[in-house]
Amino acid sequence: MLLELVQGVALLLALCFLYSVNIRLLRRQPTLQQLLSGLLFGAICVVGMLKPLQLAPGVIIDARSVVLSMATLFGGPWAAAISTAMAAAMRLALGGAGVGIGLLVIVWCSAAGLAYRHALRRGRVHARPLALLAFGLLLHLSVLGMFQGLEPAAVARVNSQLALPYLLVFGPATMFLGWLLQDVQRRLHTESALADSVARLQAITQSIPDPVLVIDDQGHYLEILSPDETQLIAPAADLLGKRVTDVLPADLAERVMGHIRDCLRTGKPASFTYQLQALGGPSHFEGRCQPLATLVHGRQAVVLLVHDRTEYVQAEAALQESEQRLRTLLRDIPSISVQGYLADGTVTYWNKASEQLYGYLANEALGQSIFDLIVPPAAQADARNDVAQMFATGTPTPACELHLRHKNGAGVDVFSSHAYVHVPGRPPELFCLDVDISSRKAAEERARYLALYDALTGLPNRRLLRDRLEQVLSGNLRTNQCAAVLQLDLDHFKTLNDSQGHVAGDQLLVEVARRLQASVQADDTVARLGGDEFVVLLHNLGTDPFQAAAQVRALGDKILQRLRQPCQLGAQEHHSTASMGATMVHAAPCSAEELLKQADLALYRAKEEGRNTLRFFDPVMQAAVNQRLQLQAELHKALRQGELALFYQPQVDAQGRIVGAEALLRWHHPEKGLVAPGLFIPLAEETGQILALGRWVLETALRQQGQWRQDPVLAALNLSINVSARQFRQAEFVAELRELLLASGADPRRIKLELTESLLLQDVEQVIAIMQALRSLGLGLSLDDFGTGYSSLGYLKRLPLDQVKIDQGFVRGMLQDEKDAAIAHSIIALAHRLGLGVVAEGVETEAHHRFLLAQGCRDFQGYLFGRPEPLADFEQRAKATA
Ligand SMILES: Nc1nc2c(ncn2[C@@H]2O[C@@H]3COP(=O)(O)O[C@H]4[C@@H](O)[C@H](n5cnc6c(=O)[nH]c(N)nc65)O[C@@H]4COP(=O)(O)O[C@H]3[C@H]2O)c(=O)[nH]1
Repeated sequence: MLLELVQGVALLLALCFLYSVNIRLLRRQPTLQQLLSGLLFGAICVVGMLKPLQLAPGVIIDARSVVLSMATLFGGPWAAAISTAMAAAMRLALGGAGVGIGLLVIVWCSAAGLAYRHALRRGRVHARPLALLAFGLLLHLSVLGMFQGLEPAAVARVNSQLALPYLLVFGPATMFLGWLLQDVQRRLHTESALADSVARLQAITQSIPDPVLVIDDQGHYLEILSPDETQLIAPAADLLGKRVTDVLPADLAERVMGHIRDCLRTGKPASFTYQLQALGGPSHFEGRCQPLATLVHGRQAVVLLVHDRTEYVQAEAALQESEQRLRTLLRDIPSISVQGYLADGTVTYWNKASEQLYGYLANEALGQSIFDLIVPPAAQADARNDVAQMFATGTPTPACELHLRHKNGAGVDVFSSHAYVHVPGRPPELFCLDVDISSRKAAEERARYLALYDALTGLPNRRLLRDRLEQVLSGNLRTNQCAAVLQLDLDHFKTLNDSQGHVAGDQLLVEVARRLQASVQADDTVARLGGDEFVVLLHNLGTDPFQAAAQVRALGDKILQRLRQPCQLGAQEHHSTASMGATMVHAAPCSAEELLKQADLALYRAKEEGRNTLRFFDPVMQAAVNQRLQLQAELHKALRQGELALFYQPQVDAQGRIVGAEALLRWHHPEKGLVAPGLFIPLAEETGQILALGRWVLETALRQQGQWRQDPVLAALNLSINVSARQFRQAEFVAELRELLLASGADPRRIKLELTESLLLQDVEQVIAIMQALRSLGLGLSLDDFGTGYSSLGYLKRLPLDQVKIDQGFVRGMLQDEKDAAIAHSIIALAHRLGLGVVAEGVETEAHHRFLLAQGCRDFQGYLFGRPEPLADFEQRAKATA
């Protein structure tokens, strides 16, 4: 009986072998594997039932309980179902008295195996040998229990002969089969996991772009995995089996071997960098050694992972170079001061230009507070706020002009830009880039100063004066306070300038400025308008105009008094006086310009009245001013609208024959009728309109003479034309005349330009040069109003004149006044001695005529011979007397 049981166990071993083959072969097809396992287990049951232990007819004992329980435990539900079905079918086919119990055993064993499998999966039991043994014993104890349902003879045999061997064989057999099946499964799992792991490792290794080398403790290359052989010193095939020391340069090989030995000795990874002439060219590598846990070919070995860091090294070198370049640039750039500082103002960077600009050396500035170093106390609060704001937002404030401080305390004007720099891992910094604009600022300041101040005296100029005057005017409207404008100029300043030079003149002006400033309150204004013209603006003189005027009078007199005090000009003591015009400002709607004109007019009056005095502007003066202004405008219009005309006054010889005429200007005013030149020529002289008028006169008179030249009777007539001093001084005067002579066709020998003695107040040498130039054009020159002006007889000798005109004042008085008679006589005699012609003008009576004839005068002009008259009348007269 034991033999049969052992036979059953042998079958089980065969089962194990077949099962292991099955699951190994069908590892990748689990369902098929389960089906086959089921067939296998079923087949074993069938085979076992073919050679069973026969207890009684139709009652058989075999190992199906072991097979089915383990088939369902390890084979799974499909295997359990198939094997159970096959075993049940076989048992049914065998039939007999034990068929029912036999089927029950089949189903029970399968169910018990499934239950064990279920509990095992849930972790409630385990499948160690002892547990399997306990399961086997319990299972077969329960099967013995089922056998009690057999017919009594079979039961008796079971209980007496079978029970113990049955339990002793099938209990351990169950354990043994379970253990074997479990081992087969475990082994398979291990193999599969190993294969997976190897595959994974291979995939990982192949995906590494860097070479992976296995090197033993002797330096032999055992394995080389390199997707790119250019990273190796030689092709992998050539390296394998060689030693590091055979391939690498000696010093590098030594280093590498040192790291390999260290790695193997300590068991810890080691890394190192090196350079190598690889197949792809000179390269930088980082090697990482990792000791291998197993021996390779019986030797210790390391895995060496070689990472090519050439690009990184090159990029780093380029970065360093660029950084170095930038650092040098920032440090040495001479015109941009760069400072870096932290949020609390601690200076972290200070370039050379900053040393220059702010006076602190880098080692003095670094670590100090930027606020303490260069920010003036008054700007501290704002600067700290701005800096805090910039650090808080990371946004620098827009570039702007700042006024900072040098170490020596002097102000420094800069154009400042900011950059916020935050390098990860370091505290944020603010960089200031300052460009020195001090000289530009100073130039602007100087330009502003020069635009508003007089460079010589430092006093406000006309522009600033006007601004201040306007301020005073608008302030006065509000406060009803009186103010005054005092204009003054120095008497005979020109004489000082001409005689002692401009240096002395400038000294005097500076001294006058000083005295004026010393005479007024600090908030009053003393201005210089130019030349020797000064203006004093007094304000806050109270609301009573009379008291204010009295104050002004007192102050004006005091100023004149002070200016009369001698002044030391170099070695000489100079005495000078000034004339002053004043005008009061009292809530009158008057412009600054008008006030200055009023003061000027008053000054003019003061000069007219003998200088060295103060005159106030009054309304009569104002009326005159208005009249003048109106006249000026009208004169302008007159010229444009052809309201001017020339009258001609005859000049006669000793026999009373008309030998020429003087052209005299007349204005046919649309409302006032004919206006004499005495009413508008002086104004035209002042305003400069005389230049346009004079040109018109010259043009008209020359054209007239040009026409007379065509006329046989009139061609011989001389024509005298008045030329004002201002006209004469024009740079282009001679050229203009040359042009006009050409254009008009006039005969220059018949033209006499009448010049006045006021010309001689100018640079006499220049006057003479111009006169000579005029004479070289063929023109004659006559000195008008001779004896009334400033001419010295010395000049008379030098002037290239043709004629002098005795002023009508002497002619008029010579019959009553001996002095006038003497002067007239002297002029005639002098002219004769100098070889000059002489014309007496203002000859009104026969007595005048006779007297002058007796004195030797041969040419005359005056009402006695004809008044100035229109052209047609004159021409008629001239022709009639020809
Ligand atoms: N009482 C009196 N007066 C006589 C007599 N004979 C001539 N006159 C006046 O004396 C002035 C002579 O001219 P003037 O001395 O050059 O003095 C001129 C001259 O200086 C200036 N003038 C006139 N026309 C011109 C001109 O075209 N250009 C310039 N620059 N000045 C001119 O205006 C001044 C005055 O000119 P007019 O009023 O035309 O006055 C003229 C003339 O009418 C006389 O017998 N008795």
